[in-house]
Amino acid sequence: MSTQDVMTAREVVLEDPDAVAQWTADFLLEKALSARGVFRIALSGGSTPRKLYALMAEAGYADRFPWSRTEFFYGDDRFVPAESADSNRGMVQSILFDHVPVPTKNIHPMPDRGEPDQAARSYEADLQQAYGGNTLIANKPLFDVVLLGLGENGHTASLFPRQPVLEEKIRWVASCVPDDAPHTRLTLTYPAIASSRHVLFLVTGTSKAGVLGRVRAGDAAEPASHICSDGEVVWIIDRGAAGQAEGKTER
Ligand SMILES: O=C(O)[C@H](O)[C@@H](O)[C@H](O)[C@H](O)COP(=O)(O)O
Repeated sequence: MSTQDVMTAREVVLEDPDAVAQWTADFLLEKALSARGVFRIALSGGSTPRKLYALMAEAGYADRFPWSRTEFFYGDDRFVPAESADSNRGMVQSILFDHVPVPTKNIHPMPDRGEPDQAARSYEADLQQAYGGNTLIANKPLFDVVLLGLGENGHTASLFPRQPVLEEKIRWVASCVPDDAPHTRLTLTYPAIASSRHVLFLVTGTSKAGVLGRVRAGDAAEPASHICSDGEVVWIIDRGAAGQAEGKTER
C-alpha cells in the first residue's frame, strides 16, 4: 500500500498549462482570503509554476491577494546566487515579487552561500521561528500550502532518488547533491512538507505522463510517491500529463 493510499488525495485534470495555473491561482486566493491570521506557503521552483506566478502578479489578482499577511517560503532552491538563472528565488522575485506589494520581511528565501548543512539549519531556524518557536512539528500545520512540481525522474522539491534526505524523519530542511543535477541544493524534507493543509502538485505536459502514472500508482521508487500531507494532496494536472484524459474540472 503506498503512502498515497492512506491520505486524502484528489486529482484535477484541466485542459492545458494555462488552465492549471488559473485553477491554482484561484485556489490560493480562496485559501489565503479565508485563512485566519498568517497564511504560510512554500513555493516551488522549476518551469511549471512560472505561469502561476505571472498570473498572481497581474493587477486584477494582485489587488485582491492578502500579501501583508502571507509568508512566502521555498520548497527548495539551488545553492546559487539569486542572480543565477538556476535560482528559484531569483525566478520568483523577477516574475512575482518585483510586481506586487509583498513586504520584504514576508519573503523567506533559502540561504545561497556558506556551508550547505549550516545553511539548511539556518533555514530550519527561520521556519521554526515562523512556527511560533516550536522546534518540533506539533499538531498544527507548518504550511497552509506547499506547491510542488514533479521531475521526470520522480523527484519533487529537491527530494531526488537515492539521496539520504529521503530517509530524513526529523529535520525540516536538508542539503543534498543530486546525482544528475549540477548544483548543491537545499530542500524541505518529507516531514516538513507533510505538515501542511494542502500539498498542490502542478504537473503539465506529455513528458510527465509516464512518471505521473508511476507516482499515482504509488511506485515506491519514485520520491514523489512518499509525499504526504496532514491535510490533502491535490494533483493539478493537464491533459498531456494525464495521458490525454478528457479535460474535466473538479472544484
Ligand atoms: O527547483 C526545482 O527544480 C524544483 O523545485 C523541482 O522540484 C521542479 O518542481 C521539478 O524539477 C519539475 O520542474 P519543471 O516544472 O521545470 O518540470
